[in-house]
Formats: sequence, C-alpha cells, structure tokens
Amino acid sequence: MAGKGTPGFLPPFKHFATSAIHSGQEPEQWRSGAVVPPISVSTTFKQRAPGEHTHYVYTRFGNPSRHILEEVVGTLDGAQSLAYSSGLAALLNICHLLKTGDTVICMDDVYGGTNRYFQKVASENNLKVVFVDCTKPKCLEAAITPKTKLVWLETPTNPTLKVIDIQACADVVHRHPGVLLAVDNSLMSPYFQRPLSLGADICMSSATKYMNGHSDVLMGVISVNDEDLYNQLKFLQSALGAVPSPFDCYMCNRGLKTLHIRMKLHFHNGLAVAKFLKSHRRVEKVIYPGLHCHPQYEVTKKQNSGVSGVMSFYIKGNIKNALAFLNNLKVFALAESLGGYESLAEHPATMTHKSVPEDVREDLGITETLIRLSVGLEDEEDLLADLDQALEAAVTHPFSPLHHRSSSDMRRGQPSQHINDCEVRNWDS
Ligand SMILES: Cc1ncc(COP(=O)(O)O)c(C=O)c1O
Ligand SMILES: N[C@@H](CC[Se]C[C@H](N)C(=O)O)C(=O)O
Repeated sequence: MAGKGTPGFLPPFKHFATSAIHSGQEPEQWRSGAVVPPISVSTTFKQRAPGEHTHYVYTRFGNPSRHILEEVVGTLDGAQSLAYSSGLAALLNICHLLKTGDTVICMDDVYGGTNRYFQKVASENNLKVVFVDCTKPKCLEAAITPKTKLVWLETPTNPTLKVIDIQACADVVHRHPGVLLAVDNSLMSPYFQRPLSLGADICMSSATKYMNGHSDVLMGVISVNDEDLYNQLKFLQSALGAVPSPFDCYMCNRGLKTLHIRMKLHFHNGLAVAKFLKSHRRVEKVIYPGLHCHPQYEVTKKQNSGVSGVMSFYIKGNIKNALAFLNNLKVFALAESLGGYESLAEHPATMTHKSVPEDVREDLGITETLIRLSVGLEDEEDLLADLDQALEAAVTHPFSPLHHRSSSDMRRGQPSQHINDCEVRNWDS
C-alpha cells in the first residue's frame, strides 16, 4: 500500500475534483492494477512472525479500504482524517478527548441527535455542556471559563440554518490555550467549506449526508491538522471501535468522486427553490444562507464557496397546514436525513429535533410550522411544481389522518411522462 512519501505516490493535485477522484488510489499500488480500488474484507492480516506485521494487523486498527477513504477525505479537508461508523460515533470519539469536569460550549442550534448526546449522555457522564449562540462571537467569549475544553460549532445549523463565522470564533477560542474548536461540516461538505483553513482544530462531518450523497451509507469522518491530536484520535478510533465496514468505505469513496458535481447542482436547485418559496403566497419566511435576506449572508459569502440544498421555511397557517403540505408532496419524500441525490422534506419539531426539549425548540424557532427541505438533484421545474401543488393543497385540504395519502399513492395516480430533457444549461458559447 502506498502512503505519503512512498515512491510512486501521486503528487498533491491543485484542484478538488482531481483530488477526489485520484488521491490515494494510484492503480499501481495493487497487483491487479485495478482502476477502481478493491474492497478489502479481511478482518485480520497475516504476520511475518509474532508481532511482526506488514502494514495492517486487524481491521478495527486499520483496513486498506478505510485507509484509502481516509486518504481522500484528508486531501479534501486539507488534513489527516479518520473514519467512523456514524457521525455521532465521530462526535463520541472527540468527546473522549475530554476528562470528567471539563466543560463543552455547544452552538445553541445543532442537529437533534447532537443536542441529545450532549444533554442526555455527556452531561450524565460528568461533562458540563452549555449552549450558546455562537453567531455572536462575543457571547462565545463570555461563556469560556478555565474549565472549557471544547467548543462545538455546527454551521450552517440544522435546522434553522444559522451561519457562524468560523474564523471569528477561532480567534476567540485560540486566545484560550487548551480549548479545541470543532466544527460540524455535514451541511456543507469540504467542497463548500473547509473549517480547518478557517482556524478550526477539528472538522467533523456526518458523511451519511453530502459526502456519500446517496442515502445508502451511515458514516462519520474527522479531519485534523495537528499530529498529536491525530494520534490521540487514532488511538481512540480503535480503542472505542466504532469503525465503518470496508464496503461502506468503498461506497463513500465512490460517492466522493461526484461530490463537486453534486454540490454545484444542489446549490443551483437550492437557490431556485429558495427564491420560489420566498415569493410564494403560502410561505411566511424562508431561511437559506444563499439568499440576500439571510441574516448572515455576508459571512456565508466570505467563508463559503457555495451553499448546499438544505433550507427551512415557515408555512402560513398552523400544524395542520404543515402536515398537509408534507403529505401532499410527490417528488420530495417525507423522510429524515439530508444531502442525498433525492429531495427530502421533514418536520423538525416532530421528527429530527423531537428530542430537543420543547421550550428550547420554541426559543430556537423550531415551531410547528417549520419545514426543512433537502433539495436534491432532480429537475428544477419538477421540484418547483411539486412544492407549488403541495403548498396549495395544504391550504385547501388541511391535514386530517383520514384524508392522508402517501406520496407513493400520489405517484401511482400520475400520468406517465416520457422525458427526454438532457439539457445542459450552460453551453459553451
Ligand atoms: C449536522 C449533523 N451532524 C451530525 C449528524 C449525525 O450523523 P449520523 O446520522 O451519521 O450519525 C447529523 C444527522 O444525523 C446531522 O444532521
Ligand atoms: N441528521 C439527520 C438524521 C435524522 Se434524525 C434520526 C433520528 N430520528 C434521531 O433522532 O437521531 C437529519 O435529518 O437531520
């Protein structure tokens, strides 16, 4: 297996797409010369003599398929990377860097499972966790005490899409030696946001989302650019054991090959949907960092090279209208998760963020009329038409369980269409 410094190892590439496709996967490193990296399923590796091994010992410690994925992610994040069996497993590993009595400062709006882990697990295990609105670096500064050891940001936040100025927070945090700044990059992917280059110490992503991008792998990745921190996390990775399977590593690596193309189209479709919703008479308010009216639009433009397809909006009316909208969608599927090629819609208050205490949800704006979309890669026109008809139906037929029709029922009722629209929007002129 080639590694950094090994003769024949590919040079660093100048551009993201080339790195995503080639880094760490020179075909010459496998005897077969296979262009697609082989999946290595062995859990154990033959040793030359007791304790004298070639490169790998046991798959929990390291595996060729995981190694390739970690190399690619490291190149994309500008760092060294480690892969885990889920995003939450990655968070757990980071928290194992801390000791009893340490304090974590967590952004106030975060994914419901992150909130649940900090409130219900970490707090029960002698870590103190305080939630702070880190869009205001002054509030972060004021919250730091000698016991603070980790600041956890998520930007944009899930589900209210607040954008945090990572550089400004890094400046605050690094005035306090011994405090680590971690950023959850799941909603952006390394294509649009590289937290380590903005001063973060740790970049964590739920690769389940955009990085894999096909809603068929659960995985987390961590990237760091400090050797000591990398070694501590590498030790914890095998000591705690929450590692991904070789097959999932292969799948995620495959997904990364098209990340740059997917992200561009998520941005294109996301912006089109956000603008459409903003001018729709049934919509109260849209939250999308790519819109001028977003409160942190300037920060977004400064630190991100684009925006993903995740947005939230408040539907006019009440919970009945929100649920009716969701039940009338035909192209968008009613499902948790985000970042896949397919468009999804969900109701954070009763789905992804149900575990956040109700009063906290209200304070954060996760109300009964808030709907989150993950805009996928379908045709823009079909997406807008679907949203339009569901918004209209939500008013004329507010939700009642008796009238509920699933989106598959609705799809069955559609006349079939023959589509041949291989249209390229930006022809070279
Ligand atoms: C922003 C964010 N971070 C972390 C996670 C956790 O990732 P996973 O589901 O891969 O454990 C999720 C979703 O689950 C998420 O949306
Ligand atoms: N981060 C995803 C994951 C879905 Se939430 C899954 C489950 N209900 C839980 O509470 O952990 C998202 O859609 O935001």
